[in-house]
Amino acid sequence: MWRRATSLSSLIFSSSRRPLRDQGAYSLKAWEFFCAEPFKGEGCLSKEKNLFITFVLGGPGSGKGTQCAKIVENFGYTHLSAGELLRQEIASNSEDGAVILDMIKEGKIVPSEMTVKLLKKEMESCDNGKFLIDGFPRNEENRIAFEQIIGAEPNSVLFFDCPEEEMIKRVLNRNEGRVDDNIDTIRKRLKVFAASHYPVIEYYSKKGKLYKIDAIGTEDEIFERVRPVFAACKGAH
Ligand SMILES: Nc1ncnc2c1ncn2[C@@H]1O[C@H](COP(=O)(O)OP(=O)(O)OP(=O)(O)O)[C@@H](O)[C@H]1O
Ligand SMILES: Nc1ccn([C@@H]2O[C@H](COP(=O)(O)O)[C@@H](O)[C@H]2O)c(=O)n1
Ligand SMILES: [Mg+2]
Repeated sequence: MWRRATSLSSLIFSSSRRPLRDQGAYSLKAWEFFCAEPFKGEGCLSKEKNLFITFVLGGPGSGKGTQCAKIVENFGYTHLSAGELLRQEIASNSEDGAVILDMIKEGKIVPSEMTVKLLKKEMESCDNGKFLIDGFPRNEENRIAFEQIIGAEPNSVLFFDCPEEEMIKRVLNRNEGRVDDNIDTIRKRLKVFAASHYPVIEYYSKKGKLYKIDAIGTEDEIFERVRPVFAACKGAH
């Protein structure tokens, strides 16, 4: 159903096993998004610096963090993982941290003001204006809060499309000691993801900003599907 609603760009890009020479129309579209003038609102972050923002979406274990590390290495973006910022807030023993821990254990989405506040702080303190925002927005509330508080929209949105069984396998093998990497919480996270991500994907698809990436394959194979999105505009900003 939702495949029919995806943008032309995501349809082109979702056929990621196609040779790159067939992706000319896609590359042109990527150029347009990345080179577009960033949104400028009154009194907001985007007023102070040129922002080039990519949201990186996908279910738990779909490989967002892994691919973000490769994008940073190759294209000089600053990686902000919403989940990681929330975990740092827990580690700081703040009042918010206690609330956040309870929600993460249950696989719930933390109130948007808390998450956007953390993202804003990082964005303000960073000289680089090129941001990969990983695991955000998780739902429409996140999306709208970002627009209102940061005063900017993403230039593009990557969506890592991965089957549930593969996501479960990857998360259970991750071994990073996360409180939410256990089968009960993973099932809750998958339910929340299934219930809340679609409107966000649909929103950016309609705006022609969505790039759907097939997340099955080796890490390097997947990065070769991601690379052209960023390569199209390398050096332009
Ligand atoms: N293409 C891949 N094939 C197999 N394993 C992978 C692949 N990509 C990432 N992994 C592994 O799967 C696990 C989950 O990957 P990663 O942490 O990047 O996912 P994520 O989307 O950021 O998940 P989360 O939303 O839970 O933070 C990691 O252990 C990672 O090393
Ligand atoms: N926008 C977000 C992002 C994350 N969370 C919470 O953190 C958990 C872990 O996130 P990862 O991206 O690292 O998987 C997630 O399950 C949520 O509980 C959030 O609330 N809002
Ligand atoms: Mg991650």
